[in-house]
Amino acid sequence: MVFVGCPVSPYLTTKQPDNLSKKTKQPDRTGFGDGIMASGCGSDEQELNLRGCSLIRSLPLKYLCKFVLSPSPPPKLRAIPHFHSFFSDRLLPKSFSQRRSSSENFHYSSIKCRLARAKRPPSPSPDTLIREPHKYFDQVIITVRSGDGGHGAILNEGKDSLLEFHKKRRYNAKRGGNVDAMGVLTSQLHDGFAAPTLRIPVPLGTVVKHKRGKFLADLANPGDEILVARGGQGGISLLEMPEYRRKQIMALTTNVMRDDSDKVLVLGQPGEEFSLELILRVVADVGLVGLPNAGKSTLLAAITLAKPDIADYPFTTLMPNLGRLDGDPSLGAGKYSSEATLADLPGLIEGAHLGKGLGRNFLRHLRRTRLLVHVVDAAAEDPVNDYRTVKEELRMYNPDYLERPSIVVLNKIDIPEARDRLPSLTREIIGIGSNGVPSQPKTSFGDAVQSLSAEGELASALSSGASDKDRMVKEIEEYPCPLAVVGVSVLKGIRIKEMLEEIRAALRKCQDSNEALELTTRPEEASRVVRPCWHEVGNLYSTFSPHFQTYLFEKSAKMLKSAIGFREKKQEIIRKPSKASSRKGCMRGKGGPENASCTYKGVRQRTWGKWVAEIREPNGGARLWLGTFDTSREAAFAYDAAARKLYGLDAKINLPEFSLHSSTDTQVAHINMEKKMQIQQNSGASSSDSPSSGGGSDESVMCDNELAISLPTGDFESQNKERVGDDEVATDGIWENLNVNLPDFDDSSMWAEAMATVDFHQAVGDPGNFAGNFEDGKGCEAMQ
Ligand SMILES: Nc1nc2c(ncn2[C@@H]2O[C@H](COP(=O)(O)OP(=O)(O)OP(=O)(O)O)[C@@H](O)[C@H]2O)c(=O)[nH]1
Ligand SMILES: [Mg+2]
Repeated sequence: MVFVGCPVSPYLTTKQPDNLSKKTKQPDRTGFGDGIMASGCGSDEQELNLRGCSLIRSLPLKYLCKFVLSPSPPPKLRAIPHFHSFFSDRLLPKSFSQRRSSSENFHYSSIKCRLARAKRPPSPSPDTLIREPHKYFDQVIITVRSGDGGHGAILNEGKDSLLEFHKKRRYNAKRGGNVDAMGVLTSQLHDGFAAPTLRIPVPLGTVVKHKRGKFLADLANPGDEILVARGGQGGISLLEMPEYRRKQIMALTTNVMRDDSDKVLVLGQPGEEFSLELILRVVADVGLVGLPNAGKSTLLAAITLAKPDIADYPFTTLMPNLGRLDGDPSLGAGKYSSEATLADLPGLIEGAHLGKGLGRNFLRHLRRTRLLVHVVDAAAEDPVNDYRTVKEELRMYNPDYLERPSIVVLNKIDIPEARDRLPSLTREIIGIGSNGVPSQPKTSFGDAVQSLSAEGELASALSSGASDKDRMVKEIEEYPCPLAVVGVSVLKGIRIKEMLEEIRAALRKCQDSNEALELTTRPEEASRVVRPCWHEVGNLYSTFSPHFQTYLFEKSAKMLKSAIGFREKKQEIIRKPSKASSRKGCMRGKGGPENASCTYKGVRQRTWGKWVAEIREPNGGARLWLGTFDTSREAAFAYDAAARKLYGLDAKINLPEFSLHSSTDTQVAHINMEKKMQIQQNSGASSSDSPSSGGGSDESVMCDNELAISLPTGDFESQNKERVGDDEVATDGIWENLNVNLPDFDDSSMWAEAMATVDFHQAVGDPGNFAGNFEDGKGCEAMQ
């Protein structure tokens, strides 16, 4: 038997599938060339889709049996060269070939063999494709994927401690996005992406302060938040602009940089960084206080769902535990609920108010409570004394604590000794404290103040007039006695119900009394939203329409001005022409008393009398600070020396008689001489006797003089090639190269003076002023 097929596709012979397994019912077309169709005749006609030699070899035998052999192959097949050997040797399974060769009786019969419709040859694989960029610029296939949905979670209640902040102490918000110069052109193009706000969750009741400084907020209510660090002002995108406008912008901020193509970039401003002090004062209605081991945590666990650590040793509790007390079910729905939050505090010991046993840290948490529950170990050696100790510590820390309503829980009455002395203990404890009408506080001098009958009057007197000292002299007995004393065993569950009733009743009683509750403020800032806006500006190229460029420029300039605190001025004022005739520009009449009469270029007097010198680099470059001097002449010399270096022999200088042909050394010597003469004049005739001043040696002169200027001898400009438009950077470079021994640059004072003396509003609209507010109206470059 012979199966007939025709490998018409070149692909069929060159790319045979090698992974076709029995499991493959429908072979993947990939990798296969189109095959041929072979049909048997008559009723057994069967079409087989042959897809390659391997496929043929793997076909089951039953298909191959459906063809009737005939003595000779049909004419069509006969036309195929080596037909017989091809199909028998190459396509048929070996077993068939062998069988054929072993039998001479093979015939070809009624075989229709038609070539399948030859399909298009497959397109070349992507690997073989030589990409020509110009052919693909307008067509591409990309894959996009939307973000997965976030997982839900089982949420815990809010944080109740600041512990985690000890592990992680630094929190950095993300940086704003740069403006993408190649981004899609929109009106918001120059804004970049604002970084997401970093929100740091803290427990309710956290007080936020600057480290050793300003109080910021008391986050006492759910949802409170405070803006602690403002995001840096985003950079501003500037387009190509006229030279004079660029000067305006650059004069407004030193944070301007020029790139290679001379576009101007305004950088984003840095964000703020602060060290914050977070102090947690738990927000609780009821504070459980007592000596260590009294059973405070056991009580909390007994009446709430809290699970505090309980153990038979002191200081088991080191951090406050909070628990929620259910409302009173007997009151019914819709009525006043006595739900409350209970805070189980660490045990207090004698000296706690001084910090002993971290007592002050624990006492702090009572500030927001409105009811105190004293837990006393009734089985202890002297329970009454224990009670007094705790009260004393409260009084010493904050006497107001003793003014608050309180309940005494005599615990551990399951122990027989405790149970036996319960009545006497109750009597004694009730006796400690005034019953209803508080006694009058004594002054620090021991005098009794005017009698006050009502509790409210006393409280207001205390809060308004009486000092802490006055209140401190009150004895413990003079503070209100407890509202109730209850004997319980929280461990065994004895009289728990009675205790709860007393606590709820006390809560109701003090519900409206906010005297003991510290009122918390919610600053305006709390509602503010952090808007990080650090952008670094990309370069916007001039592919934009002129109209849009103008729009962007106007908007950018506006943003820039508002960012650095300039008020918009009326248009007519901004456009006020500069007075070119004014020698001092906008500095005229300002500065020190002799400033107006000083005619030296680049020299001005500060309000406090010192003289300063500055010079502008050629071609409207940065202004270089030359130092502070005692006299205008010294400043003029400094200016001349710098001018010589910057502008060469043609420089206009203040004192040509000294520096036209003289070297720098000559100038220095002259300054030294002048200074020396001044010292001599000041010190009078006696100075002539002084060996240091009278000797006249060069060495002594140099020692006296701190203003020696030594300018570099090399090419000044080439040494400052790295300047990128930032005045400060450029100035630093200059100073390194100048090797100048001058007084320290008083940055703050200079800016303070600048603020007081420079009319920026005028200068904003006046490029001339900016170019030369220190020089002639037309600036230094014009002068040269
Ligand atoms: N017999 C008896 N033991 C109690 C009772 N209440 C508490 N205790 C035990 O007293 C010990 C101290 O209990 P805590 O609840 O840890 O006491 P605490 O006041 O929280 O102690 P500190 O956290 O150290 O301040 C534990 O061994 C409790 O089992 C009680 O009603 N009866
Ligand atoms: Mg405890």
